[in-house]
Amino acid sequence: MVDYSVHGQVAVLEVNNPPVNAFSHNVRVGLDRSIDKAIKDTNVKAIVICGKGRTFPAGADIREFDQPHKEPSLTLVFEKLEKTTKPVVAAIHGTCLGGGLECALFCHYRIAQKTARVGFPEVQIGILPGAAGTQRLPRLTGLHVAMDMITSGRHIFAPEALKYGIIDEMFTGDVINAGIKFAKSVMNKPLEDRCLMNKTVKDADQADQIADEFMSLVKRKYKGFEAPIDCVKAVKASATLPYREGLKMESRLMQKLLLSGQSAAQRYAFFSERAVSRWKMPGGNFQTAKPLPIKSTAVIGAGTMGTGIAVCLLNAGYQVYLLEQNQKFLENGVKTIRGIIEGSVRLGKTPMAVAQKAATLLKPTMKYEDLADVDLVIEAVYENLSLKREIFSKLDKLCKPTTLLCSNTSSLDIDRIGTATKRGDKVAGMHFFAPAYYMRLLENIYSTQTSPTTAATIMDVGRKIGKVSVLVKSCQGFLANRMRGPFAVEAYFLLEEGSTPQEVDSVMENLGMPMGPFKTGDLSGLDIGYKIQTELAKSKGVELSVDSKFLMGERISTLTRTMYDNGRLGRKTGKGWYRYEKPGGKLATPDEEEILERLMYSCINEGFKILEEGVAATPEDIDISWIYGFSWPKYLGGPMYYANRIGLDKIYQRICYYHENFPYSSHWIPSRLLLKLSENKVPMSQWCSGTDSKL
Ligand SMILES: CC/C=C\C/C=C/C(=O)SCCNC(=O)CCNC(=O)[C@H](O)C(C)(C)COP(=O)(O)OP(=O)(O)OC[C@H]1O[C@@H](n2cnc3c(N)ncnc32)[C@H](O)[C@@H]1OP(=O)(O)O
Repeated sequence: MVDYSVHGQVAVLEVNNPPVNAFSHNVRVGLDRSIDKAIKDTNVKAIVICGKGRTFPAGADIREFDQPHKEPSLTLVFEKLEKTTKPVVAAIHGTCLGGGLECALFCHYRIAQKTARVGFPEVQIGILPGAAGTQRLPRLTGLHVAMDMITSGRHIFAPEALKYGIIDEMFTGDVINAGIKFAKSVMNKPLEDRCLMNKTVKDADQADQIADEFMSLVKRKYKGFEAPIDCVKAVKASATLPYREGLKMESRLMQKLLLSGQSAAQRYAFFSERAVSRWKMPGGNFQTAKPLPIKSTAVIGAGTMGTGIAVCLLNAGYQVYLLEQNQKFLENGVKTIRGIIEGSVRLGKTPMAVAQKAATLLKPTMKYEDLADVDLVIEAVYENLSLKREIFSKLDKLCKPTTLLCSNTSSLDIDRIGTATKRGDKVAGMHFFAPAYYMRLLENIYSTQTSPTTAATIMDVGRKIGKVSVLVKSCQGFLANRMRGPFAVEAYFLLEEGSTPQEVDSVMENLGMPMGPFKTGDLSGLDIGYKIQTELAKSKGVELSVDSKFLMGERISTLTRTMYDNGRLGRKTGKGWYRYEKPGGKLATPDEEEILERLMYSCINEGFKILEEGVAATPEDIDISWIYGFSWPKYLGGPMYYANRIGLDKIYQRICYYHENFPYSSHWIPSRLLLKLSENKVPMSQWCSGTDSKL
């Protein structure tokens, strides 16, 4: 578990526990013994610690967290390193993470290959760096950098680590040779100043301010997660408590987190994320099927999904032909792609070099012929089986025989798309989630004809574009949407039974979902649900009407159709279940304006009809009835007074708008009197029954 060798006066301790050299119990025992051996050996004047194979240790063994703890603990072993009078050098390559970085922080020196990464990802499995990481990193970097790294869990590359002082030097070439060379250069130097426990935190005087800043950041950014909050508390303790007291605080918080349900769930998610890559399907699996090489790709459709998919492919270095049917759509698509990539560069998420390369890889086109030689096509047009079949048939005739043809459909049967071609084995689904450049899931779908080689290839592409890919068999809604179906449908039924979108969303958001079903629907587009519903009905030979409440004996919501018919398609139209500041906007506010207008303007219209028909003689009659009959607030003066304040022009115009949109509600037929009063700018004092005939 730890290979021990002596090179002149330098002992090299090489952790050997593939695949990631995690500090399992056997490794801790082996390391403990090797350290003792090197300390005792009088010929040894310096010690190098490194990892065999692909990496420096990537942390504690997460699988052991579910088992009873076995001594020695990591901290116990690591403390020997700092105490020894022989200089200890951590020679880092690959990923030096969690307990691996803690080990390095107990060493007197740290050197790293330029491509190495260091970090404390513990927060992502619901814990904190519990082997003194929260106390030692701030002593090296200051609180700000330590808070950032520990609460985010982000890995940083060696050059950034060098800038923060986490490593002392970068090297190229062989790890052991570099370690030995460096160890020789520091063999006789004093070590007191190299022991982090002796150091103080440089920005300790700002501890309160920095901790408050990060506390509010993590509460906002990682709403509902416990670990980031405890990370802030533990890191702050490095500045406010003596080292040993800080360690005790870290240990208390660590024990609490380890026992929490959140950490167990996050660890489950960590292993599940890896387990899904071990896919299987009839006739093959991840071990037997080999992916085909993919270099050039095409995306058909430059809408929301198509552009998002193109961004993923471009960022991963694939050439992308973006195909649209007309110049305007194509130009808009290219603009969207550029906007997404530039935004990501501004946020520091995409390196400039990647963005520059992406720009050269994008090939906008309106000609299908340009797609003839690509290796992979992803079709992302709207959900319509006939249209997709038509496109696939065209592609089949035009593309080289090896091209894989995939659809980003979220629900349509891949078998029925595949049968439009003569290469069903090379047809599959690649279902991205909106926004495609951001959401990590990629649902890959095989039909009865899809070959394991095709599945292997799209799973491989998924990995290369940074997605977590799952492979599923084609069925109605596939996995994600099929399971989400009842969730979405029940949400609609709840509205029909009296709940509001805000109420439903907040229940789910309080549970921990970043967005409730209605905000999510607005984001994906409410036309999708409608189109899925109509396509499904069509496939069953059923014609749905506005008031259809059942489809094949199943309850369906009339709201799906209503929202579609009213153009409330979500963010893209600036209104859905919520209102947005502009079409494509992100700021969801309950549509208060429309609620108010629809409730008030409809009855104001009725008020003018009441005047028109002489049911009431004056607007005052109406207003007093409201004040005393319906407790209308006196400070608003009554609905007719309110109408006057808003202006009859605006009211009339909005009433016409709603009449157009809701032709089946007679209360929206505009009052003739209202029109005349507004056209003639008649003051309120002259509104009364009979005014109509005088105008
Ligand atoms: C009581 C505790 C005291 C002290 C506190 C210390 C805490 C810790 O150190 S917690 C662990 C911190 N480290 C991590 O969280 C790193 C997790 N691993 C990764 O991020 C990645 O695996 C990697 C970046 C190191 C490598 O990525 P990649 O090359 O893509 O490989 P895989 O992710 O597929 O991993 C390969 C294989 O290794 C398993 N594995 C990875 N890390 C660990 C680990 N720390 N413990 C146990 N097993 C680990 C991973 O699950 C894969 O195996 P399977 O495919 O069988 O699942």
